[in-house]
Amino acid sequence: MACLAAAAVVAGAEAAPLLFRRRLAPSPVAARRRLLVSCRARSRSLRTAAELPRKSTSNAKSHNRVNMQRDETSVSTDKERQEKYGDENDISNLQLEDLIRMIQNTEKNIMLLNQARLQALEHVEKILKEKEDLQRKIKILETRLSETDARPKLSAEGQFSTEINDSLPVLELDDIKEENMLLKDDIQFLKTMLIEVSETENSIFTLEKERTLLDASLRELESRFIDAQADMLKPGPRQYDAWWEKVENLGDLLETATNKVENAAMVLGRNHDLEDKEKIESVEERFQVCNHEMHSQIELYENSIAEFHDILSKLVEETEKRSLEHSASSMPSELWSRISLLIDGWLLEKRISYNDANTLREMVRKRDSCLREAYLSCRGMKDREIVDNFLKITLPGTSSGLHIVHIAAEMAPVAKVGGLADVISGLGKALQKKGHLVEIILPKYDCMQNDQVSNLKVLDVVVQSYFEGNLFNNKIWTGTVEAYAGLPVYFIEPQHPAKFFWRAQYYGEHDDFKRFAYFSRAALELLYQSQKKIDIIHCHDWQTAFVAPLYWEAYANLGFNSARICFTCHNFEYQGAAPAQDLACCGLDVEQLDREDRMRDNSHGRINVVKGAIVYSNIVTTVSPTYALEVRSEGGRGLQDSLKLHSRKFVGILNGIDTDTWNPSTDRHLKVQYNANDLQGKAANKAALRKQLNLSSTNASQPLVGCITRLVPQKGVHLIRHAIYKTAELGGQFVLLGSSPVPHIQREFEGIADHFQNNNNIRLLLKYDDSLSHWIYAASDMFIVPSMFEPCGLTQMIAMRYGSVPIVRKTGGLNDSVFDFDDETIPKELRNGFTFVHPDEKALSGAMERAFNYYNRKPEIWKQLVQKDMRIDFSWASSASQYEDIYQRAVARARAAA
Ligand SMILES: Nc1ncnc2c1ncn2[C@@H]1O[C@H](COP(=O)(O)OP(=O)(O)O)[C@@H](O)[C@H]1O
Repeated sequence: MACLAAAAVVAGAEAAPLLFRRRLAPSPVAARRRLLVSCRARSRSLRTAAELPRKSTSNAKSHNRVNMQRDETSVSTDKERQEKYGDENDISNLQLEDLIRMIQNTEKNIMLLNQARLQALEHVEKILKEKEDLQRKIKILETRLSETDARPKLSAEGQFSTEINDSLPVLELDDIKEENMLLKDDIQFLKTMLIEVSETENSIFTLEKERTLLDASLRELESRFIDAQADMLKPGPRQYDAWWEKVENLGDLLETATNKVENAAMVLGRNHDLEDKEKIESVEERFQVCNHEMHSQIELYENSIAEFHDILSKLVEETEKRSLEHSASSMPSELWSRISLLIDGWLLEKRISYNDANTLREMVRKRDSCLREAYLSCRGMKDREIVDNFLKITLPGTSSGLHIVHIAAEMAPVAKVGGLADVISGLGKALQKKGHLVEIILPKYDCMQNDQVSNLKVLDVVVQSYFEGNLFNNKIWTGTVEAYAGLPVYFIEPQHPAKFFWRAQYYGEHDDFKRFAYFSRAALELLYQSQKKIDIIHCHDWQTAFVAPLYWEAYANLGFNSARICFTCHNFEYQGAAPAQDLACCGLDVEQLDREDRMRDNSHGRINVVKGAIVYSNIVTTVSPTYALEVRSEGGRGLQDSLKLHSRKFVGILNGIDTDTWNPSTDRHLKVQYNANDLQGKAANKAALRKQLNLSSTNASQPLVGCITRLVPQKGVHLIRHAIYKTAELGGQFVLLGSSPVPHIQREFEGIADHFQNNNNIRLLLKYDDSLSHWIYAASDMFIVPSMFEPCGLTQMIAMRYGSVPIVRKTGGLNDSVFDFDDETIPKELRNGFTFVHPDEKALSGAMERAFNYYNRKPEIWKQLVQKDMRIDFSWASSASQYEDIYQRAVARARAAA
């Protein structure tokens, strides 16, 4: 029996290596490569699953349990994403949830692995014991077999027969047969044992498979983390470092564990070759050591996973918190504007109460994330449902942001005549960016650029306003101006027979006084009826100066008095003077107001609306500090005494420019975009403009002088004319873009344009063309602003942003923004252009000659000047802060008084 058992073990030893050769990796490197490949494949399949949920579900069926769990997670994540967020920006949240689920799955898998490993160990122990027994039996059997073999041989030779007969018990044939039967049984038994051995091998194989999957899970986690890292809201770099360190540790640990398992399996395989007990014992010992090591590695792995889990939870918490903040604040401002307009519309249409409207407005101001969610979830809902949805989330709250309403006659790019339009949009956008709720009210001009307004729609409401003893209906339109971060705008369309804003032009009508008196009244009526709790009503120039006296004389008494009035005069040349009785048209009490200390003009005995605004406003501003000084004397055009009297509330704040609209590196109007570091594009724009305007291109470095302006006396038209001739004399090229509301000036310039029609160095374009203006700023080397007076002036700032060096007269805002390159009394870093003081041709010529000189003779210095100019910060940031400051002080004073 022992001999047969031994033979069976030998047979098993031959079969076993084949089995192991098939499943064991030939080397750790190859094994690692195989793992990586399978890992990548799985990662790819998972990603595909997230994108194609159906496909992944069907694929998942053919995979094992771990696979299934992960694929289901992907599918549900995808669904959740669509349901909860509808927005790819929030994917990071879902990936983290995903990761947590995967960690949990991985932990389950580790438990399974442990169980399988324990089972395998039990099997191995059992097998080893049985092996020992078997070996013992084999030895006995071998001895007996050799004895059995020896006996017939001896009998056949006739030798020792007596000896055998005498010394050994005589074995009958039947006994041998019986012995053989027993041996057969033993062989059968050994075969069963061998089957068990092979089953053990299989279970180790399964174990290894589980481990491979575990490894793949970890790789998957790593790849998910890489994705998550890209999408998540940038938690602190230190957090990520710690996190990655953990992942790397886990990877290493798993790799070590993998090697141990492989070694153990290999050793187990080899033991089939071992015949003596010593070897088996040493194998067993090594197996125990490996097993122990593997156990401790798995423990470490589990601890690391737990730690990793903790870090993840914290990360998730923080990310959720940040994601809420971020997602609310990151919603484009045009969407907030739309919400704001919705609320106002509902209130005017009496679909929500005043209190609810105010609460919602407060939430808009605070960029409340609940409101954002409510708005985003409204897609496809009916109006009533949307209102309900919004009302559900009304919560009490406070905000430090202000509700600011600008009432103006212009706004870029919808209704632009000059700088006023740029200021309304630029300042509005900057204030909105600072967290204030900003709205604009404009007349609905027939000639305005409707295509610049998004979602332009008429509200289902009619606002009535007073005019000349009657009430007139007004249609109220709403829309947002995307070019300026979605500023919300109201457009008032009077239903008045005089068709005030259906004149195919903005200004210049015989009844301008009445047109804008009507508009100012209707704008206040709109605010009053929408029951807004406004902090600041900001009116601009004489066209909306009526608002100040109207507010305090007519509306404050009605309880509409929460706001403080800010009036900005962009140009004291235009004051809205008229016969006193004209003031009555908008409901103002002429008797009350036609007084020296109120609205009577200081010199002509007429009524003066700018003076009224100075008297009645809480804050009065103008558009540069130098101009604020100038208007306190001659520049005030008769209002200097009023300004002096009200000097405590009067301040000059330099305008900014909208640096998104005026940005050579992104400007869509340019042929080639460029920046201060790369001026090639500027040269390309110059070449293209020359070609377009049929100007000479023979000398690429021939300087090009630009001028973009309203052609009015204020702008120094005689000096502009002189600059044209002077440029020709200096060997440069000149491009003028401008038009004039003054007929004789327009005619004069038409004559000059004709004169130079065939000249290949001078071109006059007598029109308004916004797109062309961008191109000229970019193409020109120098820019002329020879104004007689200039409240602020934007063109010199825009020119510098586009690398065109300004040549300006030292007045008003030009004096606050351009500093002479040769003036040694000015710090060098501030010197950015060429200035002249006297408003005459000689002074202008001097400044031009100096500029040409630098350009022609010192190209390196010129280039540095161009680059310096392009880098100056003319954004609204600082000016808007100054406005914010004076608004807040006025509001604080009002609250204190209340
Ligand atoms: N003919 C024109 N075509 C296009 N834009 C013009 C034209 N004339 C003036 N502008 C633009 O109008 C604005 C002028 O602002 P500013 O310098 O403050 O002068 P003002 O407001 O006195 O007209 C600038 O944005 C300038 O580019």
